[in-house]
Amino acid sequence: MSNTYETDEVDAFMAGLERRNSGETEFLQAVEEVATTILPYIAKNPKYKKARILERMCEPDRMISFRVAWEDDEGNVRVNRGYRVQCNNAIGPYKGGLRFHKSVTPSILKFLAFEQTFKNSLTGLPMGGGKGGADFNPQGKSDREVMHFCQAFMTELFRHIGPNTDVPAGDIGVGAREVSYMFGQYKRLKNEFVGVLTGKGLQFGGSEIRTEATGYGCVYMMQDMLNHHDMTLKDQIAIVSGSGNVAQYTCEKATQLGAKVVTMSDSSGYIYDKDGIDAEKLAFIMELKGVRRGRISEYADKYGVEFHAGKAPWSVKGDLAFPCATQNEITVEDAKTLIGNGIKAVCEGANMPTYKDGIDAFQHAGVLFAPSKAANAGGVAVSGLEMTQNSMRLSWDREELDARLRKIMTGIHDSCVKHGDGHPTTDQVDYVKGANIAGFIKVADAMLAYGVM
Ligand SMILES: NC(=O)C1=CN([C@@H]2O[C@H](COP(=O)(O)OP(=O)(O)OC[C@H]3O[C@@H](n4cnc5c(N)ncnc54)[C@H](OP(=O)(O)O)[C@@H]3O)[C@@H](O)[C@H]2O)C=CC1
Ligand SMILES: O=C(O)CCC(=O)C(=O)O
Repeated sequence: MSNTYETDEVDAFMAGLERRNSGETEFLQAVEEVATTILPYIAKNPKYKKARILERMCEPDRMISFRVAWEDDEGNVRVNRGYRVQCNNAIGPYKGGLRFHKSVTPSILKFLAFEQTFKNSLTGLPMGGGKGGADFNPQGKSDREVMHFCQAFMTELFRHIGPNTDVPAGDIGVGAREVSYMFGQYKRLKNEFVGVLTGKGLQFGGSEIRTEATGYGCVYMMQDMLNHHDMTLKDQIAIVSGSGNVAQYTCEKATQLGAKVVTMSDSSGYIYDKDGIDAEKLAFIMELKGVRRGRISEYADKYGVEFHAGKAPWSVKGDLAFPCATQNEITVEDAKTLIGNGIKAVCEGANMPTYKDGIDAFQHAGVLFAPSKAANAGGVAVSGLEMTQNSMRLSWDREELDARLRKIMTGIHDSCVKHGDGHPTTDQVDYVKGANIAGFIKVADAMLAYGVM
């Protein structure tokens, strides 16, 4: 399917980028999605073109790569590779999560850091974009092994970060346990108690609502998008992928607001529960994934529902889709299946879960589509609020933080509407274009103000 925005200029821009980033497919994919909508905007605003702002945004400020050597429970020495991509700090300290997963590569972290720069700008808070992680696989590791790895990882990373420099947080494979081990090691190495990581425990500088924020924010975005088009969440059937942090709190909030979530998944397959995953069943999943670190198929055994091994849930019929597992989990074929089954709206909880031709298919079919940099910005927004609370040395309560998160998500929705009016084929709000332009302007204007650097 051809993309209506595509121009020779996008092709020329991407050809240059491919020469410099050969084989980095995820990074190239993320940039292409942005370039397709930003280059026409830049053409109308030549100050950005002359200063080569987009070209500069596509080149990270720096990338750090380092050895992480640690000992497993049998006394074997293990070696992994750690990274931090500091993409852009035009509007604030680098900010973004750490991913521990066997699939981690420079391309994946560069795409995530690039996206993060736009996302953080969209929140309205003063945060630049960064991302990091390691090709460490936490699955099957003991607590002690995870602690040894996290301490070894921070023993190098600590010299590159700081509360006014770069503030990491969690992502896939990095939750409260890992953030705690890394914060403890930073504190030990620097002899400083500062807000250098977010997603910390509530006892040591963490923020209420941070754990829930990405999932809750994603549902708030869906709610705003539906309301803007005269629909609500009530009685809608929701298909959720993943069963980690983002998926769990997407399921919780969607259910609280009247939708029925019928699927969740992990890398081994998906469960389909036609009666819906209610609060009690979700509590089982939270314990299964967060404490016992088991497989989603145990849900099917316990509640007597279907488990589809090795498959994603996109063939299930539903009204709303929330991809919340990982990048590139919705292909164009999946998108067509969802469209054929009458899907009304897609809100991306994961980062870049939909291939570009899948996005095009949704938009051409008139399916409301909120891209990840807008839809999952609630997590980093509350991380930004955690930084604020740390700086002020106080803690806001849950109600205050949820209200602030709610307002930030509406602000993001409205920015998308403001800059995303009129998709060329359907004339409906183009949330992809809106998020890209709104996220771009603030960073680009700051870069212009600094001159060439
Ligand atoms: N945590 C946060 O605050 C934020 C997270 N995100 C994004 O949300 C997504 C999920 O993150 P989060 O919930 O924190 O991570 P978790 O580690 O808590 O959960 C990840 C989930 O995705 C599944 N998964 C991971 N890789 C694959 C794969 N290759 N195929 C199928 N399933 C997979 C995991 O299954 P299994 O258990 O089998 O590994 C697990 O269910 C990521 O894209 C992340 O970048 C975005 C914004 C903020
Ligand atoms: O809270 C943060 O800083 C990180 C969130 C994140 O990694 C993301 O938005 O993808």
